[in-house]
Amino acid sequence: MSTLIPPQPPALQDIAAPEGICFGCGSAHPSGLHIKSYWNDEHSALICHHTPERTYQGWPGLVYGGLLAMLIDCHSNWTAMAWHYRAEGREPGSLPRIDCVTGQLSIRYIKPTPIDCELTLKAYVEGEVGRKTRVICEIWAGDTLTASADSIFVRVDAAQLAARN
Ligand SMILES: CCCCCCCCCCCC(=O)SCCNC(=O)CCNC(=O)[C@H](O)C(C)(C)COP(=O)(O)OP(=O)(O)OC[C@H]1O[C@@H](n2cnc3c(N)ncnc32)[C@H](O)[C@@H]1OP(=O)(O)O
Repeated sequence: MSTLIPPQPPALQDIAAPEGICFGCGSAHPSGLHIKSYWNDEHSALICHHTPERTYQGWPGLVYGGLLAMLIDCHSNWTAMAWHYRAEGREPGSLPRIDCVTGQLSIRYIKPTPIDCELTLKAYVEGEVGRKTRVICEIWAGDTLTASADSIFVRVDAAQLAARN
């Protein structure tokens, strides 16, 4: 029987780095958060939906701010990398892979974020894509903006990444 719901496209993480073992976004991490980031042309942004498990509570009923930082960190980094691919006219998944690391994470916790609620992260690049790229990322709980981040991601090459091991 056919379905009226269109299939979800593969997430950027599964296209560009299916071997990734990052705790937040690695598709191959055995017990990580497995966040998934998708292009959304309507919003000119990358979108991620995530419902935190109850173990990530801080104050009772509220999401621990550290988890929100993790979500922002990974989703913003994928936003920077996606913008780099687009700036080069390349598809994510093409080689060589584009890698960025977090240089600076700056988060405003605007309102308490309720647990047991699907969160929507919306992120986009502000300004030029370059060695250093600025990403804005918002977290929405329903219609409420609960956090907003203004962060810097620095592009690194394969040799730099290898030197870290
Ligand atoms: C396997 C599948 C994987 C799949 C992919 C997995 C995704 C995992 C996502 C996880 C994301 C993370 O948590 S990453 C982990 C957390 N982050 C890190 O560990 C990064 C640690 N820091 C560093 O390694 C370094 O400081 C770098 C690479 C960020 C920068 O060092 P560098 O290489 O010497 O760069 P440098 O030339 O000095 O700087 C380049 C430009 O960036 C600016 N810049 C440098 N650092 C910063 C900074 N912290 N904040 C702001 N701006 C900065 C400089 O002013 C300069 O701007 P201008 O003068 O040109 O204007």
